Amino acid sequence: MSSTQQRILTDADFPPLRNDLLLRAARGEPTKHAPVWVMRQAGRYLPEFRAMRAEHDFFRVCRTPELAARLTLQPIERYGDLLDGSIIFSDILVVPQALGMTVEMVPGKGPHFPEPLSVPEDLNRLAASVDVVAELGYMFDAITLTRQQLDGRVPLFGFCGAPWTLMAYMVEGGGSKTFSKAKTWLYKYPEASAQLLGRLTDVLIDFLVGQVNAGAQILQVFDSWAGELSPQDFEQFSLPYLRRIATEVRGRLGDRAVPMTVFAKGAHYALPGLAQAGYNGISLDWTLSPVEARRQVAAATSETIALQGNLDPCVLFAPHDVIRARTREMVEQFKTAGGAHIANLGHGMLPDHDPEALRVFLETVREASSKQ
Ligand SMILES: Cc1c2[nH]c(c1CCC(=O)O)Cc1[nH]c(c(CCC(=O)O)c1C)Cc1[nH]c(c(CCC(=O)O)c1C)Cc1[nH]c(c(CCC(=O)O)c1C)C2
Repeated sequence: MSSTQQRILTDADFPPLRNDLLLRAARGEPTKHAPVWVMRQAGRYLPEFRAMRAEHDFFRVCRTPELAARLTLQPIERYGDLLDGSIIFSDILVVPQALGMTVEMVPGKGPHFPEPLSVPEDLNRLAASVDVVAELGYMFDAITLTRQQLDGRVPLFGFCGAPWTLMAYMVEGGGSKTFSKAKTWLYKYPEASAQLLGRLTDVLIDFLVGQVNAGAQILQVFDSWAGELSPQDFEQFSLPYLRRIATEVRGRLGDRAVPMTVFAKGAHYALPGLAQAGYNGISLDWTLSPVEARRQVAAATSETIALQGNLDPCVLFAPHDVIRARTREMVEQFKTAGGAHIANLGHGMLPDHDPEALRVFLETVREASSKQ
């Protein structure tokens, strides 16, 4: 497979990191307070984000490193040192695009694939191999530029969607309430499904390695639709691919490997398997108790695993005193659970959140997790 060469950047190519709490917690080391970032922290709840999006198409922003960097930095600028991490502005659906599929972002509706995969023969429409530098180099450039502009304030996450979640979009043609088309594939075409999942995995491994080569300091794999699968189907159609991603990305990077976290939303049954899948951190949604999660993870592996999460994003719609109380409780639960904690919501910010509610969450995490 021929691929365009990518320059490999190392820490020496960037300003020194001044806040490494996130990286330390992800490696399971103790930190003076729980580092905090939130999924979708660069998003529509921010007026400065909406102003920018009003002028530019979603995927145009993803493909323009200067614009992606500007959006990534918006929450860092607004909340200052209350945030301990940033995540590159992009989307998980850039990978189906790199495989040759058309994806549009329909305002107010979300992603739309005009020609989804409907039968196994449609796999022939996908590129036989993907040169990630040629197809997704714009994201690598966005990462490099953003890390320069972050100027060492906080580490930068790279990310990708998990194979099952990407397959779900590629077959459904967008979001779905039941995922019946994607699940029908699993049951009706298990071999074609395995082929698709395997091909996605190959591309995702190259993609994540490329993101680290470009300057990403930590990686997260989003399996947003894991909770749609039964434990048995997760075991067959998601976990093996998640495991391959962690193992091969780490293997390919060698001594340049970075911490990796995984978010399998809704898949509470999957914790023991995820704990053995090779990730440094596991992100929890709000349906899981931190204490029970830690117990299951500790029973499944002797590896050090950070837990991330997990306040219900809807708590941010509550009065500020309720946000404070619920956030304190969350922090206390993770303290009781023991081990490293990266504070976060249990899923992303919602478009109608008030940015001040997020500030209350961030301030409370800092205050509650600093207390000994
Ligand atoms: C990590 C990330 C994602 N999207 C965006 C980011 C970067 C910004 C950040 O997190 O701060 C920008 C990102 N991506 C999108 C938006 C909003 C759209 C806009 O501005 O028009 C933003 C800020 C568009 C998008 N993209 C997607 C949806 C969901 C649709 C559905 O319900 O099926 C939507 C609405 C797919 C998507 N995209 C992503 C996921 C995994 C995380 C999750 O579960 O939330 C998923 C499932 C990941």
